[in-house]
Amino acid sequence: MALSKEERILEFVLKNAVRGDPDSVVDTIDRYCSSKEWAMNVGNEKGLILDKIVKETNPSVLVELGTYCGYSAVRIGRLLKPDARFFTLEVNPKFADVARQMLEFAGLKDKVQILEGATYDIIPQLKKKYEVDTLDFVFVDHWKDQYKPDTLLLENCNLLRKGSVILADNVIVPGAPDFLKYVRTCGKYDCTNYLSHLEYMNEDDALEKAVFRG
Ligand SMILES: Cc1cc(-c2n[nH]c(CCNC(=O)c3cc(-c4ccc(F)cc4)cc(O)c3O)n2)ccn1
Ligand SMILES: [Mg+2]
Repeated sequence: MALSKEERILEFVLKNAVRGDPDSVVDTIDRYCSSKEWAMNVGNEKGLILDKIVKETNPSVLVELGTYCGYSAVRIGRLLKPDARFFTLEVNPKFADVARQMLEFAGLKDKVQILEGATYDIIPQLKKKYEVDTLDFVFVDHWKDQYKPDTLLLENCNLLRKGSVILADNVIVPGAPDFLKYVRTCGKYDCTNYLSHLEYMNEDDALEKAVFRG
């Protein structure tokens, strides 16, 4: 059976990156996806904005919605303090398998927990099953029509507290208009837009930061 694009990315990393070096894994994925095959990683331009916001937040408990190949899980995981708890949610078993190997190669296996399943099934389990109280940081990068319902679910599961940071990718392309309208007009968030470009392309895209007012 031929390799999937995600498996080709992983193979390129296993061959060309340095085991245990998250920065080399990130750079190697970016090199592959900018020169050989486009893929929906957050990429380096938006990735540098993500890095800055993660460093400013210095989160202890965080969740990522949409793991894909694990690019942003490696990017975020490499910045976390030793006792941080980081869950990344992935519904596609093939993506989860590639991401598991990517994180292991990067040396972040014990820092990042991949939870397989749909966000709407897992988010309600975070408190009891995964012993989460509230979340310091949420990176939203999954199905764009799920951004708003899952934000509401995070609120209703009491997983957000005053100052919880939600950072959403792709609010221009592919876009998440209902999410953007909600966080900007519901009165519960302080929002900031970070204009950038779609990964590996010249097309405009942006990240939206929404800080929960509590
Ligand atoms: C737990 C759970 C997890 C998921 C889940 N896991 N992984 C994903 C991937 C989602 N990401 C995207 O679709 C996406 C698309 C584009 C894009 C595509 C084509 C274009 F032409 C232009 C831009 C760019 C991006 O940056 C994206 O992130 N969803 C889904 C549900 N539940
Ligand atoms: Mg994205």
